[in-house]
Parts: sequence; C-alpha cells; structure tokens
Amino acid sequence: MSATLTDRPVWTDHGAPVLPIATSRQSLAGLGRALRKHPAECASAVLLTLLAGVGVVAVPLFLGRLVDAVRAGARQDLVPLLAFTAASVVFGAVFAALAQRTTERLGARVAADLREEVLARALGVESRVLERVGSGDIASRVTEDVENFVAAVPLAATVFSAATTIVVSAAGFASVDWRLALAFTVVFPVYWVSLRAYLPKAGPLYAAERRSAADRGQVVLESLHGLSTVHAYDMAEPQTRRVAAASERTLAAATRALRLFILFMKSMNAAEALGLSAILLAGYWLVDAGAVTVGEVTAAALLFHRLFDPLGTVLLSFDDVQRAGAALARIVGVTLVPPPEPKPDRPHDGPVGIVGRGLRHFYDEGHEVVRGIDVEVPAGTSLAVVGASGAGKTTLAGILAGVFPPSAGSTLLVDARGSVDVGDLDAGQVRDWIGMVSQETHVFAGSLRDDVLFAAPGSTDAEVHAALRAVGAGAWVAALPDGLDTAVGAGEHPLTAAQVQQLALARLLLRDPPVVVLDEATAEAGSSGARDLEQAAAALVAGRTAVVVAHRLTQARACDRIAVVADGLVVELGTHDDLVALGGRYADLWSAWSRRY
Ligand SMILES: Nc1ncnc2c1ncn2[C@@H]1O[C@H](COP(=O)(O)OP(=O)(O)OP(=O)(O)O)[C@@H](O)[C@H]1O
Repeated sequence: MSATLTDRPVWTDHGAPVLPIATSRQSLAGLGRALRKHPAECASAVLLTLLAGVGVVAVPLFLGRLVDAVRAGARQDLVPLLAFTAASVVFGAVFAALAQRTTERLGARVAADLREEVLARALGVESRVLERVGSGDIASRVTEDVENFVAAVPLAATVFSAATTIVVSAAGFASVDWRLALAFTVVFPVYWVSLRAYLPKAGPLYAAERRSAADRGQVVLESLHGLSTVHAYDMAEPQTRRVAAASERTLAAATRALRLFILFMKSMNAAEALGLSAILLAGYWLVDAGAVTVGEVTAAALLFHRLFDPLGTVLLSFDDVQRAGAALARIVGVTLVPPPEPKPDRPHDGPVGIVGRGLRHFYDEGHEVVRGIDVEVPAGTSLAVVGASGAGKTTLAGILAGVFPPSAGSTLLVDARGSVDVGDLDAGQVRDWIGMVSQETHVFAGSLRDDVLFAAPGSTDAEVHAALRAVGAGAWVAALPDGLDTAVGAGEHPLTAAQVQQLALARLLLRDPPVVVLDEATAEAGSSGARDLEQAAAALVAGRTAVVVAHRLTQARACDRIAVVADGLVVELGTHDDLVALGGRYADLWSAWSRRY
C-alpha cells in the first residue's frame, strides 16, 4: 500500500473537514434520479393530482354558470348544473385522497431508495476519507438527515398537490377571462415582500425558541436528577426560581416567534383581501363593458377564494421545505464522494508473506505515531508486536492489515507469483488476503449463524459449528436455547467480551485468509478467559502468516519473532530467547510478567 502525506480528499465546512454537501442542482438531480426509478408511480401521482386539481377548479366554474343560469331564468339548466357541481365536489375529493396516498407512497419509496443508496455509499467510503472527516458526520447523515427527509415526505405531498392546484386554478382563471387572471396577480408582489420579511427572521427565532426550550428542559432535569442534593441544601426555592426564569425566557422566545408568525399571517390575509378586491373591481368594470358575465366574475372570485388554502400551504411550508432541502443536500452529498477505483483482480497464490517498508503515520498533522518502521513477516511465520500503551501497535497492525493506508510507506504482500502492494487491491480483495480481529468487534443484530456467516457467506451449519468449536466456543454455543438461530446483538442474548472475541476469531477461521492480524484479541477476557482466547487465537494462527499485537507475553512467546515498539519505532526484534538474552526492554517486560503470573 503506498500513499503520500497529501493523498487525502478533504471538503471543509468553516475549516473543519466534512463530507461534501450537494448544491441545490446536485440535490435536485439526486432526487430526480431517485424519482426516475419509479416512472409508473410518478406518472400516476402527477395524473391523480392534476385530476384532483381539476375537481377543485370545476366547482367554482359550475357555480359561476349557475349564477348566470339563475340571472337568465334558465330553469332547465339549474338541475344539471347543480348535479355537475356536486359531481365535481365528489370527483375532487376522491382524486385528492388518491393523489395524496399515491404521492406519499412515492415519497416513502424515494426516501427508502435514498436511504439505501446513501448507506451503501457510506459503507463504501474509503477509510482514509472516514479517518479525515470522522464517522460522526456520516452517521448523522445516514440517520438524522434521512429521518428529517422522511418526515418531510407527507408535507412534500401536500405542497405538490397545493402547487398543482394553483397551476390548474391559473388555467381556470385564464379560461374565464385573462383580465380577471391579471387582476389576481396583484397578490404576488405582496406575498413576495411578506416572505422576504418573514423567512430570514423566522429561522433564527424558531431556533432561539427551541434552544431556550432545551435549556428549560435541562434545568428541570438537573433539578430532578439532583433532587437529594436540592433537599439536602434546602435549594428548592432558588431552583424553582431558576426553572421559572428559564420558562420565562422560553415564553418570551415563543411570543417573539408567534408575533412574527401572526404578522406574516396578517400580511397574507391582506394579500387575499387585495386580490379579491382587485378581481371584484376588474369584474365590475368588465361586466359593465359587457366583456364577461356576472357568473364568470363569481367563478373567478370563488376560484381565488379556493386558492387561499393551497397558497397558504405553499407559503407556510417554505421553512420546512428549506429544512428538508438541507437534509437532502447532506444525503446526496455522501453520494458525491468518489467511489474507490475498481482494482484488477489479483487472487493470492499459496502462502503469503507480508512486508512493511518505511511505514509512517499520523492522525493529527505534526504528531507522527508510527515514525518509520520496516518489518517483514515471511509466509507461514508469526510476529508478535509488544510495547507500552500508545506506542503505536494498533496503528501498525491496522496499516499491515490494510485497514487504512499509512501516511507514507507501503505494505507488500508476497506470494508465489511475486509481490503486490495492498493499495493495489480493493477492499474486498484485501480481506481475501488478510483477516483482522480488531479491538472493536461488532455483534450485528440477527441470528448467531448470520453473525458468523457475515465474513464467509455460504458456509454450512456444520462448518460454522466446526469453526466455533475450534475457537473454544463449542460448549456455550451448544448450551444456547436456539443454537445457531439464537438472536444476538443489541437487546438480544447477551455475549461476554470473550464470546464476542471468539465470534470474531470464528468468522476469520471460516473466511480462511492466508494472513491474519490479531490486535489484542485476548485483552478484555480476564485472565482465565484470556488463556482460552489465547488457545483460540493459536488455532487461527497455526499454518498462517500472523501479526499478533500481544498484551499477554505468553502469546508473544508463542510467536516466531517479537517486535518491541516504542514511540512509533521498532526498538527490538528477535525471538523470545534472543530478546530475553539481550537484556533490554523485552527482557524487563518478561521478567515483570513472569513475576506476576
Ligand atoms: N483514530 C485516532 N485519531 C487520533 N489519534 C489516534 C487515533 N488512534 C490512535 N491515536 C493515537 O496514536 C497513538 C498510538 O496509538 P495506538 O492505538 O496505535 O497505540 P497502541 O500501542 O496500540 O496503544 P494501546 O496498547 O493502548 O492500544 C496514541 O497516542 C493514540 O492516542
């Protein structure tokens, strides 16, 4: 694996490295891609919403005709017109319900697709990128941002239907008389000015309200948690005053937000009054000039009145749409991380040795934790890595296992066909060559079988049992109520730290890579558990090339050679006997260990 010190993609937000955030255009393109996967649902959502809009618009138009029929005394037209009006009401209601359902379902599908896409891409993000941006950013995008987007789906459906109704109504207006339609447009400048005044202030005011509500909650929680202290020091009164002060601040913030909202609503009402007046005035003039009928003006006025609702929906949803847009930008942003380049297939051939050349690594610039290590583990031999806490053992193990690239230097794998740089293999191929048990083994929610098969899908139950027996897990697995079907993971059958380590070892045994890197597989098991795990690890190491980060020196003694790491460098290297004879750091560690155990 080769890498240079600058070989890291970085996007920044106020100087802090983050994953990319999509621009509006990229977000829309991402949404478009997700929508295009459901062409039939998209078409039916649009069609049903249009039909619902037609229903909404038809009612005022028929009512307008009714007015004209009454004025003309055309009694024979009244019943059919009333029937058409009633039918339009039913038609509009039925299609509105169908449209809402279809659009919400489509939204839920799109959200699910986006969630899957972002999760797949997140899992494929290279560790060098993850290391730079931190896993928190990616986790919040896959969870919170996706949730925020999903929560906005019903709203998006409502806004889409409202926007469609507005468009269909505009067509309805134009069909009555273009001059009436023109009169109606006087509302738009008023809406525009109100929105420009409302939106920039609303966000910070609502945020302040949420913040002060959170502060109040914090004060209340503190008082409850510290109840005994409050009683002991007779602090009930000052504490109540703190809660009251926090409540007043919340109330003041909520009042400020509400006042702005009421002002905004008033300006919307003013816009509606203005629009209606404009239509009636224009209507009066047009009727007078004989250009339109009273019924047509009635239809236009009713049409406009019916628009209050959808217009209000669209205007009031700006905030939420902006918030959903921000979540979408972060979700789509994950998909903008360039996927790792596909590497040519290079299966291993026979036993594999491992060579690290000039390895250096830093997590924080200016603080190297591996400072130039050359290490060679010939095929079929084992190397123990020992040293004080923080010496760089885990970092070295991670680099040798190809979990992340070094800041400088390279790791080569050597087989019968020659050598290959770990960096020239893709992540899946690396795991065929090298298996690793790290300090953080995760137990996935599911059956015990699935948890083991995770590393080697397709293995039979007999093979899974054999692997579990080989790592010393046979007895406890046999005692499980449902055997391999037992549910493990969060909230299910609890596993001890040693059992989790055994699972990790069994996974690796089934995967059967020629090289294994074990990092403190025995550290958390307590001394008797640790001895069992040592044996389990020995079963895995036998016949393979192994790098073992060993805290228990018996495990180090069992390896062919031992590297003592101190402050990012290998300071001693040799067999157990050589190093004891050398009388250096390892000899000191060994004599201290021998005295203790
Ligand atoms: N992800 C990380 N980000 C920043 N610093 C890190 C990270 N991982 C390790 N370090 C730092 O790098 C140094 C070497 O850590 P490393 O875990 O490699 O040492 P170690 O010898 O394995 O220690 P231990 O035996 O305690 O696990 C330490 O100073 C540690 O704090």
